[in-house]
Amino acid sequence: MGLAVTVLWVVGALALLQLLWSLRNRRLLQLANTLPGPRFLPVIGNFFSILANDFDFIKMVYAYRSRYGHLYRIWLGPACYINLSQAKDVETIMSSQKFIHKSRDYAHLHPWLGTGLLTSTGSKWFHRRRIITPTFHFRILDRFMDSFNRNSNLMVENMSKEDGRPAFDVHHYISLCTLDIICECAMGTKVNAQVNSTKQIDSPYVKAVNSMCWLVYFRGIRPWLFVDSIFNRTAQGKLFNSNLKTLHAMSKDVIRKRKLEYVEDRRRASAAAAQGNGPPAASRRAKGLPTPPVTRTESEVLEAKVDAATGLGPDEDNVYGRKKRSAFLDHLLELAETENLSDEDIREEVDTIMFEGHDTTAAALSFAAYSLATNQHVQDKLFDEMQHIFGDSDRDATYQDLADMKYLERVIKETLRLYPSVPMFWRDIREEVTLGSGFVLPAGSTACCNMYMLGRNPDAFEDPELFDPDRFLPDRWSGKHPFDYTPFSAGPRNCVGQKFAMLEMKVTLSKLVRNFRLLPPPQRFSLDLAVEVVLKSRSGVMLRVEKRALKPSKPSRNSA
Ligand code: HEM
Repeated sequence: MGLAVTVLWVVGALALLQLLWSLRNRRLLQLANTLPGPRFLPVIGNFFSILANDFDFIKMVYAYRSRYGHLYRIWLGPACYINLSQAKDVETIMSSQKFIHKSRDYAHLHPWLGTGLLTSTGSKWFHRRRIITPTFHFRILDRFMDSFNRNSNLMVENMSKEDGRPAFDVHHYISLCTLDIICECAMGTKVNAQVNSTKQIDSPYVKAVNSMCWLVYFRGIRPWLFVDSIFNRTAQGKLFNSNLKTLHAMSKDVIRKRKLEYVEDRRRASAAAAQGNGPPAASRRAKGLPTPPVTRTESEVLEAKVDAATGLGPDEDNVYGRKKRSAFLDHLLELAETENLSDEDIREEVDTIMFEGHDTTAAALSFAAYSLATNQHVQDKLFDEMQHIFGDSDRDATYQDLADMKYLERVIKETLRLYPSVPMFWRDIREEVTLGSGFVLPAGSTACCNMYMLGRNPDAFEDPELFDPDRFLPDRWSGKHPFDYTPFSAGPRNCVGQKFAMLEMKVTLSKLVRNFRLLPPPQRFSLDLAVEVVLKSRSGVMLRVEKRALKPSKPSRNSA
């Protein structure tokens, strides 16, 4: 009897809450009901549909697309998510200055990334964007070629142990390499992840990042775990907190090391300047020290070189173009006083860039390697391009080489179409908006920009599941909607690291293909894709390698 009364009270209270909520959100409900989507229950929304799809987002988005088309809504408790996966709809959101607010889903990343550039909104985001954009500006990028080449060489050396052996997870080697690269280039500090890790003992940082991505996804679709006091008591909550310690220990260590070096560098520079023999421009640049202003023509030549090497057009936002530039962490340390940045502010940006800067490129490179292993004709064509540029030499790549890697560029684009590193992102809709397709998004809903399904839109891409880099040939591409392909997002919240990423991926993937024939795993293997902030394969990215013979060359100077 007692239990029955309690249950009645709980049901009654929930019904009352639901009624009050419905009255307050009448317009949201009214507009949401005009959108296609599955039937839903009061309070729990479409939770059972998620359950029926084994919490598997990829499975769910295919099923929903075939049932409801490119745009549909689902309810997670009282939260209304609207999936957008065609160009004219994502364009309305991405290109607008109004819809720059990240949704509440990013709150699960706050304990780790704070409210850094990726997760912040409003005036804080604008301030950080102004500070950080110049640190990945084209004039900075040419200093990083040496690091890209050196670390890719180390990756090739480590992976050579797999020559002729059974299938292995290529993501292991690649993620260590991209972590070394981002720490060197953005943080000015070596973490030697490739030297210190083995196949058996992965880098604790990389391991913690992978685990965190899974935990954020796990928590994000279980609304009862949104409550910290419940989540912290679960096994997943405990793992989350232990990962946090590992991740923050690493970022704090990176900052501490760089701060010491930075103070020492400044002391040496002012001593040298006092003696009238300051370092020449090139070595000042290499140390991240301010250099004399370059002329406009020099700057234009360099910008054209970077545009050609990345295959991406001029920066969308050159508003910050005339600011003094130095590499990421040095820049933050320099600005700490004038821009009022606390240690915690610096920490959250370092965590953001360490994560976004290594995990996204590691995912893209791993899926590119897998796509080449499973599409030998594409790999042969790519290898021909490499032979044409490098012959049998093992010399490092220059800017000019990267500009000549046109087929590789298409391979990377095709990889990001099928396997976008950031497969979905979410924006708060704070005011009603009519989309390109004519549907109206209600205020109070969340727009889910689904890059994964955008790239697999059969109305935009013929035979969308086929890996065909030549679909990016200019004559085949012409006439497409500019938002049919936006793996780096677009508009005010686009990816700050896209040019850095393209250069890094071109150097690394070209090394891989020049040094190995990539082969598919012999047993039946398939990728088990998961939307875990960054696109991951839960079954790993398995392949085999066979070493190719290259002629050693003299060490290159890595200049273009
Ligand atoms: C294949 C590589 C990459 C892909 C596909 C990619 C994709 C994206 C996408 C789609 C967004 C928008 C996310 C959203 O709105 O929630 C984004 C934002 C961002 N990316 Fe990347 N990214 C890549 C590499 C990088 C690298 C190498 C860095 C840093 C060096 C970086 C730093 C960032 C940051 C800081 C943001 C947030 C920008 C803002 O909100 O103002 N990304 N990226």
